[in-house]
Amino acid sequence: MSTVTPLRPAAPPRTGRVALLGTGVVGSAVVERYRQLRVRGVPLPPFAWLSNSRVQVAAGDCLETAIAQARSAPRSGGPVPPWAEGESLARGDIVIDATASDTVAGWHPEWLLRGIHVVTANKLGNGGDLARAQAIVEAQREGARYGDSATVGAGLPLLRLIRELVAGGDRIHAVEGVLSGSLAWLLSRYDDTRPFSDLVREARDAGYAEPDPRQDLSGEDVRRKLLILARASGLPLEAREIRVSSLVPDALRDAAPEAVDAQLAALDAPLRERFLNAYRNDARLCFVGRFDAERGASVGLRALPLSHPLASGHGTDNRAAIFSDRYSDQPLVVQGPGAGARVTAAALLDDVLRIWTAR
Ligand SMILES: NC(=O)C1=CN([C@@H]2O[C@H](COP(=O)(O)OP(=O)(O)OC[C@H]3O[C@@H](n4cnc5c(N)ncnc54)[C@H](OP(=O)(O)O)[C@@H]3O)[C@@H](O)[C@H]2O)C=CC1
Ligand SMILES: N[C@@H](CC=O)C(=O)O
Repeated sequence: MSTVTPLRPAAPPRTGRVALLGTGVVGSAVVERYRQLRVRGVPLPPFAWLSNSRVQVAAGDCLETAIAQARSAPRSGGPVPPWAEGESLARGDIVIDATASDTVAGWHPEWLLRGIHVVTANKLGNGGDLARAQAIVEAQREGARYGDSATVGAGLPLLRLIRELVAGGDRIHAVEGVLSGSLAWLLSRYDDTRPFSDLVREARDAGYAEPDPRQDLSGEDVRRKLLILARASGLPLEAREIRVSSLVPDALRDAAPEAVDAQLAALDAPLRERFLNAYRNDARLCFVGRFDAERGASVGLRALPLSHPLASGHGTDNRAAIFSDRYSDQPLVVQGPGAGARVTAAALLDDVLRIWTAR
């Protein structure tokens, strides 16, 4: 009997487990999508544990039980997050950051240096402090990978596209776009028949808004996304270099977290006035972020003519135009849903699979 020679050597068994930080809107959707993919037979790294700010729970045989246990854990208020004291991560593991925590983002470079891959929806890794963003780039030289698709456009192929253009030698001149899914949704819904603040509550309950909706309404969330895009384009912008026009009145800005809901009505009168002005001029309100290698960067509300390319999205649509050497007269435009737990969870697990199957 002749022996059969394999055309390719057998792939070494894949190693590495996945761990999840954050069991809120996005973290819960990650668990649900992981379950669906497993039912469909998609090969996935084993789940080690999940954690929120209160408790770390081993995934065990039933992920659904583990997340239910984590979500119902009492608040302890200890100074050290549970995952920092509990079962630790090993080289080759993949940690998913589905928090909005600056403390967790501060760990990104440290994990990468230890050979632990990081996949994140949290924009405070490469969309906050420039030194941290640069440390994340440096740390990847050790071999671990950073999956940040979910941080801009909830996984729309915008960030990836910019990196591919840059890798191909293109120079990015400017990016301009509607980069907030929640604000896109709010401004496409608002027609002065209901108070703007009611819609903000709806956007929060639908999972489009940040844990603190003031991050969206102040333009801070868009500033972070713009920093991520600019840095990926080779422009080492600092947060303070972006001019941001906030929609948040002082009373709401200064409210304690538990008083935010009661203060949302402070948004209503100024927004109504901006809306009516735009309406009278056949314009539509859009919250736009732009960076330009020559002319700087800004974030704020604009009244755009109805025919303007950025004024045509629906629902949570993000719409971004990239101007580069190659796309100088007509920009390259990317459009699609830019917020929501399901698309964000899909982007996170896409990154996990990209990293896990690349080995
Ligand atoms: N919603 C969307 O469309 C998108 C969201 N994102 C990003 O996803 C992230 C998560 O958002 P969302 O799910 O809405 O937020 P939630 O507030 O619903 O959940 C946040 C989770 O993070 C946990 N957490 C906070 N601090 C820590 C810590 N130190 N260690 C471990 N866990 C911690 C919280 O724990 P606890 O439950 O104990 O409070 C909570 O479980 C944000 O960074 C957001 O910007 C990105 C793209 C799109
Ligand atoms: N709050 C964000 C969610 C995605 O990043 C948004 O509104 O776009």
